Amino acid sequence: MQKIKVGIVGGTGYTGVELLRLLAVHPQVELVAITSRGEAGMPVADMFPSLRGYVSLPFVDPAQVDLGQCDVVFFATPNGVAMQQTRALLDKGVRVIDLAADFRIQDIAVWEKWYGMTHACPDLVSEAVYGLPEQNRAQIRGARLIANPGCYPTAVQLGFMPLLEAGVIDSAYLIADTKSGVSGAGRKAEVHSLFAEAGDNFKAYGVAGHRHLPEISQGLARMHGDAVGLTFVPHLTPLIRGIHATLYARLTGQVDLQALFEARYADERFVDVLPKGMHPETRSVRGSNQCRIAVHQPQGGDTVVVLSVIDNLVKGAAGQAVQNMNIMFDLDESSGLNVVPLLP
Ligand SMILES: NC(=O)C1=CN([C@@H]2O[C@H](COP(=O)(O)OP(=O)(O)OC[C@H]3O[C@@H](n4cnc5c(N)ncnc54)[C@H](OP(=O)(O)O)[C@@H]3O)[C@@H](O)[C@H]2O)C=CC1
Ligand SMILES: CC(=O)N[C@@H](CCC(=O)OP(=O)(O)O)C(=O)O
Repeated sequence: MQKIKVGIVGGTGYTGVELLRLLAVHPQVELVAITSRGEAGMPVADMFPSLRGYVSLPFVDPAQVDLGQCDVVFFATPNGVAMQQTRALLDKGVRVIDLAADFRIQDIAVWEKWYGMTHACPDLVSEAVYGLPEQNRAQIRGARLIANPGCYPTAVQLGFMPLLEAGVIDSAYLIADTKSGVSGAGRKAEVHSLFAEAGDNFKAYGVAGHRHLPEISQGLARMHGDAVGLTFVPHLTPLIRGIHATLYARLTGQVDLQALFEARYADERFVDVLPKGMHPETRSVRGSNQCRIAVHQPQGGDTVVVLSVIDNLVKGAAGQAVQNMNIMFDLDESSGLNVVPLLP
């Protein structure tokens, strides 16, 4: 079988280098172009010595490279970049997976409000498939354009999905209390990401409103079949990788929660429902595409608590993007993703 020719726009960022880590050893992939505006000409492995022996290409200038030679292009770029280039790539028969949010929200006015820019190609948003395989596998298979979910949205949606699909909770009052490692903010220099600011510190942010709120609400509404009421509070923790979501909802009847979750995810390679009573740790998924979930009903009351952990750079970004590529190209869904999490 001919290898899939892959291009990556934004190869110097954290999700870009995570894509490289996974794709460099993917048996059905040939990397053909990795872009950087500032580092064009520099061998990728000079910037990232972890890739020495795995990636021999130099970075290329995104303004100069012909991405039309690729079968699929990943955009690991800030919001607003992919939407400028996607139409031209699709017209050339290139499939696109955007790790940013350009195609995630179907209501363009909502997207423009939260992202503070005018959308360059609203018509393509309705074509884009939201790349949460556990929800949308069939549509991903035929897609030309994938909106890869955000990191918090992945952890939160996978945690609430069995409950909303089964209709066993009060959908008007959902709470997602989430914590992220600092790599979630990307590799760009920012004061709040400095070691002396983020280390030995812990804080909430975006309580009044975070741009992942409309994305999560849209996804949960699809599962429920109607709008949901959600309070979403992100926190920054002194981790490098990892998201821990603690989700709360009110049960509306008697249900065997453990059996419900186990049945919903029985065939999902990348969602692991832990045995009753366990508490997932972020380090149990570090470096892997796994989401680990535990469901609790404290004191047998009517509140359900779901604990959901992912690695923000893998299941929350690059790994899920590779999972989507595998589905789009009819490969084994776990190809290139059979990575055991890293301990300690
Ligand atoms: N970090 C995370 O955990 C997650 C991130 N995401 C999303 O993925 C995307 C990438 O995130 P992340 O890797 O963290 O970001 P980084 O800030 O670490 O990297 C951004 C990359 O984009 C490139 N870039 C910036 N502007 C442009 C441009 N105008 N044209 C072409 N390339 C550009 C940069 O390369 P250079 O300057 O060298 O050209 C760099 O490689 C973002 O949209 C982010 O929201 C999604 C889920 C999780
Ligand atoms: C810790 C941290 O700063 N996290 C980022 C979200 C991660 C991200 O990159 O957002 P997308 O998934 O939408 O691409 C934030 O809160 O803005």
